[in-house]
Amino acid sequence: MQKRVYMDHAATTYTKQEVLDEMLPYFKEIYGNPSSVHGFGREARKAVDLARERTAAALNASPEEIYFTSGGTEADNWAIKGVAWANKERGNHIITTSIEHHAVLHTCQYLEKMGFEVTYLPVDSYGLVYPEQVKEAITDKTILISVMFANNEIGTIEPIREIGQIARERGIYFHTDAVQAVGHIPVDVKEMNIDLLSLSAHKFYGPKGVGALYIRKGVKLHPFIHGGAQERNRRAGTENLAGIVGLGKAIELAVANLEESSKRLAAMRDRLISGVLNTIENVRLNGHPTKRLPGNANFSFEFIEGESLLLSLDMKGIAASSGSACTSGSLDPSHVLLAIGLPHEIAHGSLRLTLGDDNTDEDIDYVLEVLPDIVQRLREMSPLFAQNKGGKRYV
Ligand SMILES: Cc1ncc(COP(=O)(O)O)c(C=O)c1O
Ligand code: FES
Repeated sequence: MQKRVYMDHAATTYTKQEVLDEMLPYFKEIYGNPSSVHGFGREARKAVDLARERTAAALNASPEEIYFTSGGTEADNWAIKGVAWANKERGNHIITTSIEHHAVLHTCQYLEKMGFEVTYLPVDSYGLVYPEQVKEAITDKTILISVMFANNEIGTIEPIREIGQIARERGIYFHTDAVQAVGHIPVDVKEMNIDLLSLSAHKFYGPKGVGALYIRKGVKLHPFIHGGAQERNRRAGTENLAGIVGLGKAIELAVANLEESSKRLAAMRDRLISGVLNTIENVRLNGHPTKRLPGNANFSFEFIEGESLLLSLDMKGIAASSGSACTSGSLDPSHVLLAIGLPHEIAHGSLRLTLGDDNTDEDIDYVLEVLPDIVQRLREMSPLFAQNKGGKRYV
């Protein structure tokens, strides 16, 4: 049988058995509406309350500061639009970065059309945002700073505490998209001066379609979904009961295992990175060498097209992703790879391998065994490679 290796955990993870086991009764047995006053409803409410406590504990927040959403995208939209609309009288300026997820970038672009002004901070060649630059971008109209905790493509971890401190000192709200960070690296909303934080369950072995927004007590923001009185009048709609239960269990497990699991992943990641850099020519590692997510490896291979690399890996049973045009369904190469300064043609030859707790050392061996041959074969088919052999190197 064909070996199958899943190395696309930044896209999504499987749902852990313990998580699924906790969720299942909430479809058929404990199915009450958490807003109902009867026993069925009260049981459901209890489960939502427990999930809220578990989520709060994982972030060092209070349960009243956790609001469940349909995922990371909704949490990002709510944080940014909610703060923008509620603080218009204070100002119309938002600071973010050029490497955010589209859930943040497209929300900011929408707000620009509505009359807000947005500064998109550049990053260095590792994808790092500089707190000094954040400080310089602040004007007396700035109402919100939104900087992602860790980048989903290249894995770079941003100086969140420092940026949060700058925002706090100036009385500006600070939001962080922590979708790739929560459950993988330590996150503490108090210690890191965070006012709003987005998370998503399917990135840490929970179910898809459920997430949360942490809103620090006292933060002024408008509701995003209007309707009933759920989530203390701030997020309408009957709760995704089983999903919320799953999120609560998944975040508790992820944080309890964080140290051990991140150590294990980082060791596998480092072996993968050095293996690739040592056996393949004209390749570079994207993202920061040390300030990076434990499971993330991202490479650019010169003279190769990301799409064909993915297809060849898929034929060998390896699931990966790239920042290339074809996979994202748009015509532009990844905005993140362009922002770190990669030329267009190099950005096209990128490959993201993201590890998770179902990966083993044998999986790493397998990738290191098949990848060099695939790269070699694709390069032999590339006219660019033939022309440039021994010539100028970009990477
Ligand atoms: C950094 C980041 N933000 C936001 C999202 C969106 O989260 P969701 O898939 O839960 O809507 C993702 C997931 O791809 C992400 O990686
Ligand atoms: S990677 Fe397919 S068009 Fe660039």
